[in-house]
Amino acid sequence: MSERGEVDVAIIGAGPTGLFAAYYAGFRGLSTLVVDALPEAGGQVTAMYPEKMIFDVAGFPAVRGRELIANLVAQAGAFSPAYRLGVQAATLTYEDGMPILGLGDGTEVRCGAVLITGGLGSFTPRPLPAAAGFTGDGIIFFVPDPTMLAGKHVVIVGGGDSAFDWALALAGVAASVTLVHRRDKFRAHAATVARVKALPVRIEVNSQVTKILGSGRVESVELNGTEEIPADVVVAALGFTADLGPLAMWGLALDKRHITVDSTMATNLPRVFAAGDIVEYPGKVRLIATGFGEAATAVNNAAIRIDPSAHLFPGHSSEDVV
Ligand SMILES: Cc1cc2nc3c(=O)[nH]c(=O)nc-3n(C[C@H](O)[C@H](O)[C@H](O)COP(=O)(O)OP(=O)(O)OC[C@H]3O[C@@H](n4cnc5c(N)ncnc54)[C@H](O)[C@@H]3O)c2cc1C
Repeated sequence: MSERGEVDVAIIGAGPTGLFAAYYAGFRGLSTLVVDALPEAGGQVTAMYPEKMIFDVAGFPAVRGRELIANLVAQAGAFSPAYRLGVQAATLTYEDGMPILGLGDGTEVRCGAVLITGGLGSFTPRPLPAAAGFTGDGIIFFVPDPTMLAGKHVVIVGGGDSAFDWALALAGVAASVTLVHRRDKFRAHAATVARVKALPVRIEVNSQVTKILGSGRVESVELNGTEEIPADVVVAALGFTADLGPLAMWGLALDKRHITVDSTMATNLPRVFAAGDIVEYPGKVRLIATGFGEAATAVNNAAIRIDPSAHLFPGHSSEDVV
């Protein structure tokens, strides 16, 4: 007998694995809710390398990180998954054998199955110290779409790949781009640094943003306690910290910071599956490609757990297409 919840499959994590799982569950006729603690879909790709080209995703000789994510969102969109972005999956309890997922905003969802595609765990952007007392708008940690900053004065803080990738993407789009780094050496790839240096981007080394100025929203920033430069948006590209967060408290069998799964992608908890970077099993390789395969395996096995009369093999997606 089929035992369905308010949602068939709650997917924790909107990285590449979770997004593909949302497509796959939809293809199997299952309703999905995709939860991510970050405000944007895309997991590590969006947070750390949206502008980088990726060369080892099957079927794409080369694809930019942000384009891969946009395609995954579009592919899943065929089945209208519900999204709760910017909300952490906080608790897991059971009621009559069914998982109840508690979200950080206090809401609860009764699920047919839970699929954890939490990658490295919950990301927390490293805060910009100068922004500590600033409550207005205009401080961001991601640049989901560079065209949204067209005509704006942008100050990017950081010296890593994200900072330089965003400088590259925004030069020529924004009214001005200033990159501020507290050292004179960069962690970003030398080739990217060289490309940015050839663009109209002001690079301030051995410098710090010491104050954010503006009422209600960013209007300018103070550099090194002296100079004030115009700014509409400050991109704090100082990196992220990640840990399992609340997932570590759910009673999941763990191997260091990863969730142990069997060959069906089942965890030790009833109706809870996991896939992607967050899982561990002998021979596990952490790649987008392997996450995609694991997502399909997890969803197909969740489908027969939700409805034991269903087939494990879903049929081919090409079969309905003439
Ligand atoms: C710089 C860099 C370059 C890379 N290049 C490549 C490459 O060329 N090719 C390749 O195959 N791989 C590459 N990778 C690795 C690849 O990005 C990962 O394998 C992939 O992102 C894993 O996807 P995922 O969906 O499993 O996890 P993630 O992308 O980590 O996504 C997990 C999501 O889960 C969310 N989450 C976690 N816990 C919770 C919670 N409790 N509640 C709500 N949300 C939660 C997180 O916020 C995150 O958004 C690269 C990684 C990095 C850092």
